[in-house]
Amino acid sequence: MNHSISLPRYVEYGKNAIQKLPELLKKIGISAPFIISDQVMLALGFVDQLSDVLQEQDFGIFTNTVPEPTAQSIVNGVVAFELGQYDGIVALGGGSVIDSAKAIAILGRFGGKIQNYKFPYRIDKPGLPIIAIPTTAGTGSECTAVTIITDEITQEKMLCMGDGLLPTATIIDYRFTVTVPKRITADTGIDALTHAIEAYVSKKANLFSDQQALSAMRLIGKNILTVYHDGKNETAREAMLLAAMLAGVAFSNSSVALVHGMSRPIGAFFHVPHGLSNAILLPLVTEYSIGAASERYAQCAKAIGMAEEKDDILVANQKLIKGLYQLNKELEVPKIRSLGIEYDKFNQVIHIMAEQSLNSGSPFNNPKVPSASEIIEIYQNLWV
Ligand SMILES: NC(=O)c1ccc[n+]([C@@H]2O[C@H](COP(=O)([O-])OP(=O)(O)OC[C@H]3O[C@@H](n4cnc5c(N)ncnc54)[C@H](O)[C@@H]3O)[C@@H](O)[C@H]2O)c1
Ligand SMILES: [Fe+2]
Repeated sequence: MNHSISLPRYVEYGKNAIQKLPELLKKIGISAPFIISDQVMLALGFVDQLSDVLQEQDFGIFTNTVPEPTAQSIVNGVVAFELGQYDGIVALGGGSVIDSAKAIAILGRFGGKIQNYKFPYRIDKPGLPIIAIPTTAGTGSECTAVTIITDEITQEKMLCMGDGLLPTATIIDYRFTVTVPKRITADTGIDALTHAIEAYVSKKANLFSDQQALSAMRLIGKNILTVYHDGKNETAREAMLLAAMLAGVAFSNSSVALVHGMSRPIGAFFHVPHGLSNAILLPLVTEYSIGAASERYAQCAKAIGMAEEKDDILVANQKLIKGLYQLNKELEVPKIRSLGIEYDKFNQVIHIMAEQSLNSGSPFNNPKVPSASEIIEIYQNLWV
């Protein structure tokens, strides 16, 4: 079977790789970049660092993106973009900033509303060229053909997909991730781990995506607790940023599955950050799915370091489930009831969440494809 592999054209990697930005702009042919970032990056002085690197270059700037971006925040970005004559985008921030940049790049070039582009529509034609500079080690959005935007009217996290969303270049400079607070370090780390596991057990997994997924799991298994307890550890930060990127490449060339399918509606209705809703779901969904791909899950357990090479499949599966619950404990992942979500409200929308989850397509890539009532049961088990 053939696979069309999609990757950014340029990857600049390493400490101070940001210095390569002017060269990248020249190579790609961007003469008037529009910088997209957020208020946190501005306050941390990262936006100033970027302008220092750009020196005399003229550029526009938009720092009003929001975490877990909404359709309205994208409209605001497009309005700012249209005030100038920009021919490319530099995105500096976490997954939310990079996803915002991808949506603005499409609407800035082709017009329309982001709602018109949601799955199953495929965005094949590239918008404006993007140089993505991630500052969290999580989404891998810098290397994925995906953007996720919330429609605040229908309360849906819309999944938009297609090679036209792939950034032209990315700069992987781990120095930007050293300031990520503890909670966000844990949540984004689990997001990357979930990408790697889901890419590996997905029905769309292939030899190419397997390599990225396994490498990502090895790096995350070795480093996630270190970055959580010692955020200043540069070696571990570097490893996690690389792992997040590899996991992004893995799932973008395979797919995510049930965890992501069920996670997005929790984010849309209850504003739980993406990595955190994944973390809450990962052990439960793995328990549900493991029997349908026990050998693959055993390999995951060994790559993460939760099982030993000599363990047989059954033992490795048991260790994976136990290990994922234990990881959540060590990373102090809160239970759903500590997130301020009301049980009654959750139950009121549980059917809509199950429907949104199935409509996103992600559960159909899961080794065990759930029915709507099974999804509802897993959602309910979050409260047990
Ligand atoms: N496109 C994809 O392939 C893909 C994949 C998974 C998730 N997502 C989406 O990405 C978004 C989540 O992105 P995220 O998990 O990276 O979080 P985020 O971008 O929402 O960032 C979380 C918070 O951390 C702050 N932050 C970012 N970098 C920082 C730094 N270096 N120091 C201090 N604070 C920093 C941000 O300003 C924000 O307040 C969600 O909307 C999710 O749905 C996209
Ligand atoms: Fe994710």
